Amino acid sequence: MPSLQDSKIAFIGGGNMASAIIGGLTSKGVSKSNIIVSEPWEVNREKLAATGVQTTTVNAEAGANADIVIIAVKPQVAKSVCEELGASWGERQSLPVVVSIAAGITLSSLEEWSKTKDGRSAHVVRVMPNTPALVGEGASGAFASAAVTSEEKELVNALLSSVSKATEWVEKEDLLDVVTGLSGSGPAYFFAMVEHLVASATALGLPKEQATRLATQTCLGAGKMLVESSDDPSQLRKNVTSPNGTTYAALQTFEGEGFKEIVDKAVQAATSRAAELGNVLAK
Ligand SMILES: NC(=O)C1=CN([C@@H]2O[C@H](COP(=O)(O)OP(=O)(O)OC[C@H]3O[C@@H](n4cnc5c(N)ncnc54)[C@H](OP(=O)(O)O)[C@@H]3O)[C@@H](O)[C@H]2O)C=CC1
Ligand SMILES: O=C(O)[C@@H]1CCC=N1
Repeated sequence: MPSLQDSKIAFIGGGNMASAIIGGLTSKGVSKSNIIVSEPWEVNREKLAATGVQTTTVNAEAGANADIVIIAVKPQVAKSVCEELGASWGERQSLPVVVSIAAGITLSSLEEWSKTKDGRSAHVVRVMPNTPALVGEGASGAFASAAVTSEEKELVNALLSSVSKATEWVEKEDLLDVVTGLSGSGPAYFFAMVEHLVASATALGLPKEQATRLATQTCLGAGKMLVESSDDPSQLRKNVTSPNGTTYAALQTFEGEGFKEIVDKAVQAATSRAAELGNVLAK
């Protein structure tokens, strides 16, 4: 099994998430000549080609010599691309490790769809990364099928660790749907929060540019404290909250409007949608 630096890595689909992972990998010194992306949309393909990675429109070509094949298409397209790849691997003696980032799509579907004509299944790892991978600050969950060897798992772990600060191997495949509802979709929750904060402060008279800089830095600063402080989030919250002060007034408003219930419902909705995608699109 080659090391990550020596591995040939193919991305099937070159959209938002693939671009984020590729950006993270190349900034960590993975050679661009070892990365190939298959992407039908010319605009995306040209953007990727401009970064120095190889591109193609033919999935089978991308997957032909790869050690790792990353399925980075929408869940609805996963079946057709896996079937295309499996059909093209008839001549290959050893199959690549397949890493799927498609939300919800189960290992059993992925294994079945990517079977070669002579009935061999690729070893598949399901991963749920997130877009902060682009800046080397990703959070990823992963679950490997029973067939995946410890060397293959190490290789995937090295790939994820190069773009993620937190890589969590979950104990049961279903938990990846929860990871999706937490950290896969999570960056959007924080972006939405910043959008709302900026809109609120702007409505109260602060210029939008100043509000954006203050809200953005507050998000980054709070995130850094969460990572670096030995205190847990509730203690960090208490440290900001003076008795009957301004923060207390805001947090009381959140609580009165059902903040906890809203977060619960949102994470549940994302988790259920991931499971639903897996069921609806199952083999
Ligand atoms: N975005 C995120 O934050 C995260 C996404 N994911 C998962 O990653 C996957 C990709 O999501 P995302 O990057 O956002 O989606 P995008 O739509 O940005 O990227 C998917 C790309 O795949 C291309 N594509 C479509 N059909 C094929 C095909 N047959 N062969 C090769 N490429 C094809 C699309 O081209 P075209 O536009 O022309 O159709 C598109 O450029 C999804 O399954 C999602 O669940 C996981 C974690 C986080
Ligand atoms: O919204 C989605 O379905 C994908 C999966 C996690 C983040 N984006």
